[in-house]
Amino acid sequence: MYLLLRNLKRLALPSSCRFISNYVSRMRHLFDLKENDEACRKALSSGSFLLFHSLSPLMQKTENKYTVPFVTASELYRILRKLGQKEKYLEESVLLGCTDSYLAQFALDLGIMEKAKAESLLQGTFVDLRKAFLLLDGKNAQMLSQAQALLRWHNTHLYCSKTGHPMQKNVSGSRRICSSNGTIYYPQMSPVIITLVSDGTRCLLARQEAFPSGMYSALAGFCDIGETVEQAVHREVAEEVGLEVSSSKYAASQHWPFPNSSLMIASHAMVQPGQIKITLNQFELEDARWFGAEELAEALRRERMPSKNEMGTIPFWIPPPWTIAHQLIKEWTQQKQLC
Ligand SMILES: NC(=O)C1=CN([C@@H]2O[C@H](COP(=O)(O)OP(=O)(O)OC[C@H]3O[C@@H](n4cnc5c(N)ncnc54)[C@H](O)[C@@H]3O)[C@@H](O)[C@H]2O)C=CC1
Ligand SMILES: [Mg+2]
Repeated sequence: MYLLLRNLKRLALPSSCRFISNYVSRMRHLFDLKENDEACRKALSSGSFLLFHSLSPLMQKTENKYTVPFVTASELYRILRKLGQKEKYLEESVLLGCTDSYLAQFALDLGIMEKAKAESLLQGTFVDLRKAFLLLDGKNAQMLSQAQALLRWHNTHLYCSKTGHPMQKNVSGSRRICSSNGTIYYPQMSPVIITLVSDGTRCLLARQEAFPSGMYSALAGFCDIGETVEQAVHREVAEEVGLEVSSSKYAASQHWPFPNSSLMIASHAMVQPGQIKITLNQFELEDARWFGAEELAEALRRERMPSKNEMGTIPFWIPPPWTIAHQLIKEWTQQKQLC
């Protein structure tokens, strides 16, 4: 509470501001931690940590389910000592957020330490995020997505691209600064469109070769420099399935950690009347098909990725409920069933 009052004072809230919600005061607290190295250093010593090893998050597996543990600062100090590291290593962490009670949450990569020893001390396993991502629940997936993206950005921006000199991160990890000329770099993400194309009665889902067996999703693609989101939707649909979109409507957005750090911008799109013949771009996609509302309603009812049937094949399934692709499919199906 002391910390909160001190921070609110620093932010000079107007005296007319008698009441501020927990959300607003948390966001002000986080702003202070991002900007103020000393405040963030203090928060490190009482914070909680998501741990990674070479960008693979620490997980504990129980009955086919992954849980993602937060480790307290005191526990982490103990483990760092056992791994032969100084407490100062904690400052390699990046700030993720804070809990309702203002406990700061960080992510730290232990990649320079011995992996097997760290796993044994932490009683968990460092798992490739790509393999575990679709098995996570929404809250854990979102946190790991943010944490891995930030850690990766720092890991790949050690030197200034202008001067070639080393860069230092501020304590929270909200930026890096060139040690030679002071240029500031901020973490970046790529805008990606994801769109559910409909012809009015059915909608189009596709799969890439790299998708897990049987999974189909909405069309997605990176925005080109200079494009609007609407232009990217038109171009990607034309490029990938050879159809022309007549209109698109924004639905929602979601951070996505692959291949680096993407902001998925989701929309519903309609094709020009009568344009239903799919011409597949085989460089990008393995298959694309039109699906009806009933088939999608059945896929939405499945709780997790199905196992092989009697024929030895995995039936059609869609990404899990917390993904933006699932949300688009659910919205479209519900709207069709109401018609
Ligand atoms: N949430 C979901 O259900 C889905 C998410 N996605 C995600 O959407 C993103 C984009 O989808 P794709 O079909 O792969 O994109 P895409 O259709 O634009 O094709 C990928 C190609 O675009 C090029 N490219 C252009 N800008 C790029 C950049 N900034 N980073 C990497 N490659 C770039 C590369 O040549 C790459 O091979 C991926 O990160 C993928 O993980 C894709 C499908 C479903
Ligand atoms: Mg694509």
